[in-house]
Amino acid sequence: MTEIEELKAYPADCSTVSPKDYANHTHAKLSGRILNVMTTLPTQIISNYDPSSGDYLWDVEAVRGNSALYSSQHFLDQHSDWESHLIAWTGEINASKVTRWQNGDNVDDALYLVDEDKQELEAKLREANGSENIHPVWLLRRDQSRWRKYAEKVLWPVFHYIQGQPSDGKEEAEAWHDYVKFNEVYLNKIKSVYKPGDVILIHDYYLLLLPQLLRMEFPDAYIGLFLHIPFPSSEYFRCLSKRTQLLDGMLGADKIGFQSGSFQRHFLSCCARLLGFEVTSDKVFAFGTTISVETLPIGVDTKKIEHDAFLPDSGIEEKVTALKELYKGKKIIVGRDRLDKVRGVVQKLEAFGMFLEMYPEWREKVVLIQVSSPGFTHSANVESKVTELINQINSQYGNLNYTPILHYQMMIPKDEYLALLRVADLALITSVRDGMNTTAFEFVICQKYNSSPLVLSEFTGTASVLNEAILINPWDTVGIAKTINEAFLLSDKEKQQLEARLYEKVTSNTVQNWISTFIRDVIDHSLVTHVTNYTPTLNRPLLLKNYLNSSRRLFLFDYDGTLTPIVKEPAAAIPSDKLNRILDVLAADPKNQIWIISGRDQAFLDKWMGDKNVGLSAEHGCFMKDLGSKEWVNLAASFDMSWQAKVEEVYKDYTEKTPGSHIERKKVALTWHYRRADPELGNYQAAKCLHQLNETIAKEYDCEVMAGKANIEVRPKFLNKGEIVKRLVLHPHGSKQDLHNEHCHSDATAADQLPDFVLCLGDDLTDEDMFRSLKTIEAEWTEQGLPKNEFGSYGVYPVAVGPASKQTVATSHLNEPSQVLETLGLLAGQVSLFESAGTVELDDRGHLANSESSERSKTAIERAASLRRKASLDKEMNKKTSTNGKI
Ligand SMILES: O=P(O)(O)OC[C@H]1O[C@H](O[C@H]2O[C@H](CO)[C@@H](O)[C@H](O)[C@H]2O)[C@H](O)[C@@H](O)[C@@H]1O
Repeated sequence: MTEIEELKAYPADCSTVSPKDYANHTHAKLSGRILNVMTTLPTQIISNYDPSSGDYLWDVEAVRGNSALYSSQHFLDQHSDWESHLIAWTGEINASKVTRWQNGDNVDDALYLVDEDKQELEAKLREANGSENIHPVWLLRRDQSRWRKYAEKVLWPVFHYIQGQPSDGKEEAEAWHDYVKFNEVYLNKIKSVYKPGDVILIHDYYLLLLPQLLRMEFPDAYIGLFLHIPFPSSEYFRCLSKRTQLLDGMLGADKIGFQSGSFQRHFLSCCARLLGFEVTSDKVFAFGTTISVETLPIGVDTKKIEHDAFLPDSGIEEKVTALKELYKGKKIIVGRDRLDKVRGVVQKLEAFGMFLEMYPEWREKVVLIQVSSPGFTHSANVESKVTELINQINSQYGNLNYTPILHYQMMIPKDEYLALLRVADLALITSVRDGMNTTAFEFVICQKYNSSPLVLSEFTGTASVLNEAILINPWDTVGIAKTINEAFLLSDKEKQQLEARLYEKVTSNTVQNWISTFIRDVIDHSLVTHVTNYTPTLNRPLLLKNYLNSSRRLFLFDYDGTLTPIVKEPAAAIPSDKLNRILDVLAADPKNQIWIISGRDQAFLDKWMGDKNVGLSAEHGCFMKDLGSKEWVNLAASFDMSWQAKVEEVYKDYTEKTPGSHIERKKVALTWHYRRADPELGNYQAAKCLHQLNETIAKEYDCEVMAGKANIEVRPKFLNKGEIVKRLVLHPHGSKQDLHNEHCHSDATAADQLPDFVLCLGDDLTDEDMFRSLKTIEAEWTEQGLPKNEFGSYGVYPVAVGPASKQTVATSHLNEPSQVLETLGLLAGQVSLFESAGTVELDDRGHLANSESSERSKTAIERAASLRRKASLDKEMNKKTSTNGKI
C-alpha cells in the first residue's frame, strides 16, 4: 500500500466546522473551498533518462517528513465538508543528470518540459495524491535549490537564534530576489485557482510575503498564515536586513498562528518595535485593520500513528520482539533528531556521558540509540563534535560486549522507527530551539501500553503542549543526567500516571483539531474585521484624463505620511529629489494651484517648501501663506492661548516618564511625540496622556486634543484643515487670497471660477476634515445644480493614503507615499501609465514573463521537445523497418 492509499483507508474521526455552519452569518460569503498553500507537495517527481529511447521516464513518489501537515490536508480532503485544494511547489525535480549538448548549446534537459509533459505529470501527481485538486507550482530553472536559499540559509538560522557571519550581502541579495519570485509565482498560481469566498491557508516561512501579495490582489479574501518554526525575539529578528518587508508580508493575513505563546509574543513585539504598529497581547493594528495573532500548536494524526504502531500482521510485532531480544537486560534511551545546530544532539551526548559518569551503576545497563537525519543547515562542526563525543563515550564506558551509544545517521523506515519508540524505556529530546517536535507526540502514542517516560527540552514548542512531561534545560548537563536517573527509578504506577496525562494531551491536540480550529479562527476573525466597503484604489487613468481636460486645478496636499514617508525623527522627514522635481513641474503649469496643508510649523514648511510656487498652511490650519507671498498670516491670533502652558506641563510630566519621547513646540499647536519610546510603554503613556488632556484641557478651553501617528497634538478647536480646504476651493481660482479677512470662504464665487479639478491627499485623522469639507462642497454644488464634467463628476478626488481597509471618508486610496509620487509623476508627465500600474508576471521557470530570458527558455524547451518527438518518430520507424525486414 502506498502512503496515500494507507491514509485513505484510514478514517479520521474528527469533524471540522462545516462551511454550511456559516450560512447563517449575515456577511459570511464562503465558497466552501479551502486553498491549502504549502511549500512542497507531499509527492516528488523523479525522472530517469532512458538512453536507448532518448526518453525521460517519469515517476512520482511520496516525500518523507512534514507528515503532520500533509495529514491535515488529507483530512480536509477526505473527511470534511470543505472542498480542499492543495497548492504547492513540485519541489526539486529529481532528474537523472542528463544534459545533451549540440554545437555548444544545451539542447535537452530533464527540466525542459512542454505543456503536454506538465499535463501528464500533473495527472500523475493527482493520482499519487489521491485528489483532483492538486495545483503544482512549477519552477523549472536548473539550480533549483535557489528557491529555498533565502528561507533555509537566512530565515531559518535567524528564527532559530543562529546568527550568520558578516558579509558583503551580495549572495543574500540574490537569495532574497529568488525568495520574492518564489512568493510571486505562488501568487500567480493562486490567481488562477481563487474564487471569492475561498479560505486561503498559507504554511510556513518560505511564503512570508504571500499574505500581503494576496491581500493586494484580493482585499476581501480570508487569509490565514501559520508559522511552523519558532519566531525569534525582536533582538534577533531585527538583524534581518529585510525585516520590514517580511513583517509587512505577514501582516497581509487576517490571522497568524504560532506554535507557542513566546513565538506569538516575539512577533507582536517586532510589529511594535520595528514597524511602530500598535499591538495588544493578541492583535496588531496595522493598515487600518486588525490582524489577529494566536498560539495554536500543531498536533499529529494520533489515530493513524497508533494504528500503524500496533497493526497486527504488519510485521511490526516481529520488529519489536527482535529489538527487545537484541537489548535484553538493558534500558533503551531513544533519540531521533535532525543533525543541526538546534536539535541539541551534542547536548544530549554530553548529558548521557555525564549520566554514565555520575551513576556507574547504570553502566552496561543502558544504551542510547540515536537516529539522526541530515539537517538542511549543514554543520560540519556539529557532525564532527557528535562523532568525537560518541567515540569518547563509547571508548570510556564501552567494551567488546557493550556499546553505550548506537548512532544511526540515516532515515530509517517508518515501521522500524515506530518499533523503536515502542521498546524504548525513555525518550530524550534536548533541542535548544524547536517549533514542534513531533517525535515527542509519536513516542507518547507508542508508549500507550508501556508507559516509558518522556524527557523533553523546555525550549521546544512541544513543551507548551506537553507541559506534564519531564522538562529539562538542555544546557544543564548535570540536571539532565540526574533527570535520566530519576526517570528510570520511577515506579510503574508513577510512569502510568504520567503516560495517561500525556496521552490525554496528545490525543486531544490532534492535527485534525488543529486545522479545524485554525480554519474556524481565520473565518471568525475575518468576519469581524472585514469591512465590505473597502475604499477603492484611485483610478489613475481616469484621474489623468480628468486632469488633462481641466483648466482650473487645485492640489491640496498633506505633508507627513503623504508626500514623505513617516520616519522616526520628525526633522528627518525631508522632501526627496523626486518630490521636488514633480512639485516644480506641476507648480510651473499656470493652470495649477498647489497648497501644502500640514500640521508642521511655518519654519519647517518655509525651509523645505518655501522656495516653491506653492501655498502653505501650517499647524493644522492656524497659519497660511499665499502662493507668491512671503507673509504668513496667523488665523489663530484672536484665540486665548493660556492652555499652552498647561498642556506643556502635562507633556513634560509624560516626557519624564517615557524615555525617548519629546515635545515639539510650535507657535500655536503643541505636539508630544513618542515614536522613539519603547512601543509598549509609549502606547500606554499616550493613552493615559490623551485621557488626561481630554478630561482637563479639552473641557476647560476651546481646544482639540488629537491622537496622531505616534503623537498627541493640541490646537484651537475652530481651526482645522477642513476650514482651510473650504476657503481654498470656494475661492476664485488663481486670484490672491485675502487672508486677513475673517470670513474664511466666499459663497459668491462664479461657477466658471471654481476649480474643475481638485486632488486632495492625506494620511492622517486630521486630513479627514479636508475630505469631509470636499464632500460637503460637492453636495452643495449638486444641490445648486452646477453642471458636472464629461466624466459625470466635479473632478474632486479626496484620496486617503493608506490601505484599502483604512477607515476614511475619502472616495479612493493610494497605499503609501511612493504611490503618491508615482501618481503625481503621472500627472506631471514623468512616469508612464504602464510603469505606475504594472504587477509582476513570472513564467514557470521563474523568469519575468516575456523577458529575454523567458523567451530564450521557451525556445530551448520547444527545441528540446521537437528533438524528443523526432527521436521517438525515428524509433518508431526503425521498429517498423526491422519488423518489415523480418517478414
Ligand atoms: O499634517 P501633517 O503634515 O501630516 O503633519 C502631522 C505631524 O507630522 C509630524 O509628525 C509625524 O511625522 C514624523 C515624521 O515622519 C514622525 O516622526 C512622527 O511620529 C509623526 O507623528 C510632525 O512632527 C508634527 O508636527 C505634525 O503635526
